[in-house]
Amino acid sequence: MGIIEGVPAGVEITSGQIADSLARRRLGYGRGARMKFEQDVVTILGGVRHGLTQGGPVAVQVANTEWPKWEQIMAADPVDPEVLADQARNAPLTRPRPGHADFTGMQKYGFDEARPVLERASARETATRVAMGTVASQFLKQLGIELVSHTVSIASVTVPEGRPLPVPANVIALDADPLRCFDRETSDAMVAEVDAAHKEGETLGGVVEVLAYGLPPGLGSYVHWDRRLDSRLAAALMGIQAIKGVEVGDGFLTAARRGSAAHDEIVKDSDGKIIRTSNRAGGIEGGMSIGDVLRVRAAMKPIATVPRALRTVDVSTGEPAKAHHQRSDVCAVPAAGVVAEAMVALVLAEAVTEKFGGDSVAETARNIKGYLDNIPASLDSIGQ
Ligand SMILES: Cc1cc2nc3c(=O)[nH]c(=O)nc-3n(C[C@H](O)[C@H](O)[C@H](O)COP(=O)(O)O)c2cc1C
Ligand SMILES: C=C(O[C@@H]1CC(C(=O)O)=C[C@@H](OP(=O)(O)O)[C@H]1O)C(=O)O
Repeated sequence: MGIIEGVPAGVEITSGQIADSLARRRLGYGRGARMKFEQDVVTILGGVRHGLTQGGPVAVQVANTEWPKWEQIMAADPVDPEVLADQARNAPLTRPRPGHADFTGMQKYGFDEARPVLERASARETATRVAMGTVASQFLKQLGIELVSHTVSIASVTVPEGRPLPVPANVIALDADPLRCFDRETSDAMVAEVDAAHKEGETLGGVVEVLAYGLPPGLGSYVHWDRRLDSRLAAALMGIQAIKGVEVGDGFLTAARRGSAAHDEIVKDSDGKIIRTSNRAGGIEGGMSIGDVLRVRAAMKPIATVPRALRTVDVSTGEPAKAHHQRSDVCAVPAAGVVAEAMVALVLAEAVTEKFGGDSVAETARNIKGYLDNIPASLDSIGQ
């Protein structure tokens, strides 16, 4: 269950829209069996009336149709040990997986098996983030801010540099692609890469990108480390399970460039508006949105539950063993893209409400307009 506070009144949201977002998160070539049989059941518990937020916290429950099978194993109250002994899926998980939270989680809480760790560490939880992110995205959309997420690479198969960025009108096509990749040829190569990994008992990671169109300049802070837009986005993306790197704009590439080739020069266009000649910065300078397209990337490590199981120690015997493996995704990068989009939406919605306030979406929109109208003509730029 998730609760999102600070949502102005008047955001258009229905449980059907949230269910559609959750369906996008289940997409992606390489997802495991669990995604096929398990269903997300969405109930909006509060904060919305007749499809509109009311200004109070919005609470959403995402139930799981598989729960009845786990009701006894994960029961709050004690269960007859004889009943549990009959359940194969209750077997103690004593062979922790390298790369997952299993082993250190057992040390941290003093558990003798990994079940309580992996259930809480699971990226199943990202369903709630996507549900909450849908509310944030709807709010942003009503203000003219739209997000797009897509897959940039699966393992070493990468969209070639210089391809056009997908725009909001491309989202339906992106969701229809097996890997949520905007480049047809690269997508085909990615499918082949996933197939090969699957055959070899391997798992894969990759890189996703989130773009935000229509942001006004000035969100975030050029002072406080924890209010900078880039630091907040980095934390939100890094907080997704298995994300090991975050890049803003050209990020690591920029570090290898000389200054004259690293920044985005400021010039006047033929209409007298101030523009930047490029967007290497990815829409953020000095910790603030600049009014250009926001562009952030997140790198995901390969799934830890590797079918050709990795070496571990069986902590019940102390003997060398192979890590436990029931089932897993081969690759969850496309799903991670949808989760990353939700996290970016949540950060941007918070930054917008922080700067512009408003108890209703109409009031927030008026405040944004008033702010943009008051930027002096000598500073007239894109994003206004
Ligand atoms: C959408 C998504 C699906 C995932 N599916 C699996 C999976 O099927 N099996 C697995 O072992 N890890 C999976 N993971 C990754 C684990 O949650 C992650 O490896 C684990 O939390 C440890 O990563 P960390 O060191 O970054 O916390 C998935 C992650 C995401 C974001
Ligand atoms: C259930 C989801 O993802 C799960 C995330 C996950 C993990 O270890 O993070 C492991 C897998 O679960 P299991 O080990 O039970 O098969 C994924 O299916 C989901 O995304 O809804």
